[in-house]
Amino acid sequence: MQKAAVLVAGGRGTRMGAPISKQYLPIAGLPILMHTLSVFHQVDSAIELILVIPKDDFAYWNELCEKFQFQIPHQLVAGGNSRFQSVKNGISAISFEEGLVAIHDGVRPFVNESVIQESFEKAAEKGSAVAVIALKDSIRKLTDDGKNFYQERQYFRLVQTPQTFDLKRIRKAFQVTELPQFTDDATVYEHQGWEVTLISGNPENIKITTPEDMDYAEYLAERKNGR
Ligand SMILES: Nc1ccn([C@@H]2O[C@H](COP(=O)(O)OP(=O)(O)OP(=O)(O)O)[C@@H](O)[C@H]2O)c(=O)n1
Ligand SMILES: C[C@](O)(CO)[C@H](O)COP(=O)(O)O
Repeated sequence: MQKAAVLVAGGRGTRMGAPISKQYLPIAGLPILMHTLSVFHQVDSAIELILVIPKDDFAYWNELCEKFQFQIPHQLVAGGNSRFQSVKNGISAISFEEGLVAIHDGVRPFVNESVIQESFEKAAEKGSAVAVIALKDSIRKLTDDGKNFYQERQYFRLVQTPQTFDLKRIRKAFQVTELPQFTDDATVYEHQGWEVTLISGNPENIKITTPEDMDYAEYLAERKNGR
């Protein structure tokens, strides 16, 4: 079965507050996106890699690729005004019609190869595979009138990426008007009435978002390199 991965990195990283968008910041000396592309390439060099970044950044990215002698083949696609639009652009650019696509945040460079592998296997069987992890903390639900209530945390999961799908289905699912609940791809798929299958993610697979995440990311990269 043919496989693609769409790495979305069309955002501006405002919460990071860095002088350059967070997806280009270095971890262990290498831009974040190069780490993420490398993990997918290592899982299977036949995976078609689509990298979605803002159109204005194409020249900058090409300079980075030259500077770091980055050789992993990938296609650049222009991002949109929201993650939903960026994913839509990315899945439209895949060169084949039938197969699987893993949609992944470009700023999650610490995804385990085994999670990616399992996501493709489960999506081949079930149509979808979404990486999640259990909560370690207790949680409370807030209400509009200022109250808060206990929640049974065993019924909740934190959602990560990759979110891997049958390509035909997810392309169809994205042919809808964007809704506020579409904070990820599983919600878009589910909107069609299709059941989302969950798989276990890895806890280190953080979405690099704020400056303190960069310190943890350096630690994780050191730990990985020292393995
Ligand atoms: N228009 C957008 C917005 C977000 N993303 C991507 O979606 C992922 C998750 O989004 P987030 O972490 O919120 O990234 P940013 O939007 O860049 O961050 P911020 O909200 O702090 O500006 C990131 O890889 C981001 O680049 C995207 O492809 N296109
Ligand atoms: C897709 C995602 O990373 C799953 O946890 C998350 O929903 C992205 O949210 P953001 O607000 O776009 O960072």
